[in-house]
Amino acid sequence: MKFGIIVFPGSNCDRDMATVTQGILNLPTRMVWHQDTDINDLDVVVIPGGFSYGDYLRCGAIAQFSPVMNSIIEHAKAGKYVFGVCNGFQILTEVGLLPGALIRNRDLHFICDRVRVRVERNDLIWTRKYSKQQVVTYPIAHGEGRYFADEDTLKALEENNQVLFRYCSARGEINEEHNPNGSLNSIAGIVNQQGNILGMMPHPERASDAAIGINDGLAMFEGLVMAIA
Ligand SMILES: NC(=O)CC[C@H](N)C(=O)O
Repeated sequence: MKFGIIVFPGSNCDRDMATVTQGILNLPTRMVWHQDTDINDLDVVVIPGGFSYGDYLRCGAIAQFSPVMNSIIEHAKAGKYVFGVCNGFQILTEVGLLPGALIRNRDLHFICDRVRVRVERNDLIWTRKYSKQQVVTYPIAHGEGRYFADEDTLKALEENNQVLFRYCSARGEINEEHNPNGSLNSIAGIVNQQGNILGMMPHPERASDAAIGINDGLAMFEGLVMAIA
């Protein structure tokens, strides 16, 4: 079982991700430069957070045209796993692998904080080690993290249970007070209909080591490994 972490000019969470997959979980992990196109050896493609191409135009707008993206689309269409975090989520929506868009935060500020999110389902490999409706704490660090989609897309997402994480209070309540960036329906992470592609704004890879005081994210990686080991 092998992880591949895509590196764009401007990525900055790629090493954090490798620290978890390789450093903590001891799993084969390869850094993949965005111009490489041969990713056949990979089981899980990770598109990490960062500022690909300096966020010019809008976050993820240029990275979607990198040569590796066609290979990632093929990998995803073959039913293999694709995991986009933060800038990775933005790139996945730009390239059309996930619906909707991430737009400027409600207050137009970059937010760097720890937030609570509620796990909406645990029947997918990503969240199998959590309980349903479990409240976990993850860091966020983004300027364009406000999930937006047109009415029909939002309705379809909800009907198909594609929302995997929502921002919430410590008790799991969903309301605008605990919605840091103004995302529609407090959406923090979604999957495609088949469930093999996940995009999320919070950073579980920065919450996976008790030594830094927060490790709610590790269960995500452990669940993934259990499923495909
Ligand atoms: N941590 C990140 O991936 C940040 C994503 C993007 N650069 C933003 O500010 O929204």
